[in-house]
Amino acid sequence: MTGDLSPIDKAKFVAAKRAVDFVEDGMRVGLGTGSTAAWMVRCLGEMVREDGLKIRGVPTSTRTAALAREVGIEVISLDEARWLDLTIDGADEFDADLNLIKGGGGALLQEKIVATASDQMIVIADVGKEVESLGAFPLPIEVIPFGWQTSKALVEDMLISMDVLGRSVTLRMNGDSPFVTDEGNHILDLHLNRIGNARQLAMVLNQVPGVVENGLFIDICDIVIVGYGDGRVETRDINEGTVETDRLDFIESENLFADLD
Ligand SMILES: O=C[C@H](O)[C@H](O)[C@H](O)COP(=O)(O)O
Repeated sequence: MTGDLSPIDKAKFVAAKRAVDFVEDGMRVGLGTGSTAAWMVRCLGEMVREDGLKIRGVPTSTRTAALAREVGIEVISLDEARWLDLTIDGADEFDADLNLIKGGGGALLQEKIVATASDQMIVIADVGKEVESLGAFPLPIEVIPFGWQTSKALVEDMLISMDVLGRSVTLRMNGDSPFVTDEGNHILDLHLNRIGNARQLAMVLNQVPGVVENGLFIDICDIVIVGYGDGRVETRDINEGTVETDRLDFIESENLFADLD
């Protein structure tokens, strides 16, 4: 079955597989959203079912919650957990300082709250997500539906005043209708090309009325696990300044791959 996976999916899988080594019995674990995080949830589910791993998971979206339950992970809310030992999530881009763009799947708000409420955040990504400077991937911001066009205009003015390159701002659509997040909000995608001062932009964006949160994750991620299509994985720890290289096999498991086409 794994022979059918594309090199990018293999890269995502090995990053996820390596990340679950950090999960220990008794942990409260933040479960990210997206295709890479879904591999991690499947791997954790297998450990719960087959090795008796005892964890409680706090999902960052309704779709991750559904998958976690399906694979046998006990799901609790963030309010029940209060604080988490570890969050594992994907990213749309990461730079050398492990700052991130997230929200390509529209889950940035819950993802940022959950990651910030964790002792440690590990990002899992295929090597294609690594960038020198954040911004080629459109930066998502979550806005409330009330007056979203006003919020969009205010964001555009703000980008002009900050002299941020690119500047086109689009409402994310789901077919003919605006995309709606789990919190009932909309997403504006900022096509900036290059962000420059991401820390400043992250702070300023959240000052715009109607903006709930932005997809810049600054100083939140501790470790990035980078997967390659040939099975190599690099674990880069920003606090320790270490890089560990490993190679994982693509493990044939009916349970892990059963729900894939
Ligand atoms: O809103 C979605 C999340 O931020 C995802 O973690 C991010 O978009 C990466 O997704 P994927 O692993 O599917 O590339």
